[in-house]
Amino acid sequence: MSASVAARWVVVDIEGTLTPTSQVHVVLYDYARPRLGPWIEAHPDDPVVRDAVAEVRAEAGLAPDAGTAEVVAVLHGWMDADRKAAPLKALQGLIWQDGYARGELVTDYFGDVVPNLRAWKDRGLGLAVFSSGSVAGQVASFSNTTSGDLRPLFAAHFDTVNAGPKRERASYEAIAAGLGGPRPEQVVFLSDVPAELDAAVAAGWRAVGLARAGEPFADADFGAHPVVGGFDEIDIEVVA
Ligand SMILES: CSCCC(=O)C(=O)COP(=O)(O)O
Ligand SMILES: [Mg+2]
Repeated sequence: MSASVAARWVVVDIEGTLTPTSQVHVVLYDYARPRLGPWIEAHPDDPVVRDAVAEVRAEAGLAPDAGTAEVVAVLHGWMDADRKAAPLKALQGLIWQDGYARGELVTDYFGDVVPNLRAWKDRGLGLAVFSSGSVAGQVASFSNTTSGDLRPLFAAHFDTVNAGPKRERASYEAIAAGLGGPRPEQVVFLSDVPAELDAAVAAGWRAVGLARAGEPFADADFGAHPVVGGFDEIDIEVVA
């Protein structure tokens, strides 16, 4: 499997593309799970926490004054179902930010990821991230990795709040605008989820599917999208 594309920007998904899914579903979710309740209780005046809790209550049909235990039960249910709801992602992001700052969390990437990201950046490509994880959580996750602090690699971060849902064309149009308005065909999106690639292509982007061995989407139907097993198989011609 291989893919050749011409691009100015490379936008990457995280889970299943940069990191094993287990890094998110086991390491990060397990870190957040027991800390959600204490974090909510300890930060009642943080507007991010207050808004997120209010959104959880509204979205789950809880009473407006439902207590922390009820809110946390909803959040745990969403995590069990891997429902990437914005208020959950906002709260997880705060907790992960703290965990990375304490050195209790370290991100580990697939072996082909960091060398290729560095090479693409060195060759003049712009790198950006589009993930369901909140921007705060994303940035924190690049700050403490087994390859060091990778934050300088990325020019921009997008999530479902500042861009929109990952399976909708408009989100990719918003990201292109946020990148300064490159021609859409000069942006390539790398993701393991075919529906996300469909949305990127609908916005005029190039897209390459990641069918990584052992990952949930390894045997998915990627339709007409070029598919690779890792970043070493992607050849990018840099366009001006
Ligand atoms: C520290 S970023 C965590 C990523 C995350 O929470 C997540 O749900 C990953 O989803 P993605 O859209 O990157 O597949
Ligand atoms: Mg993914």
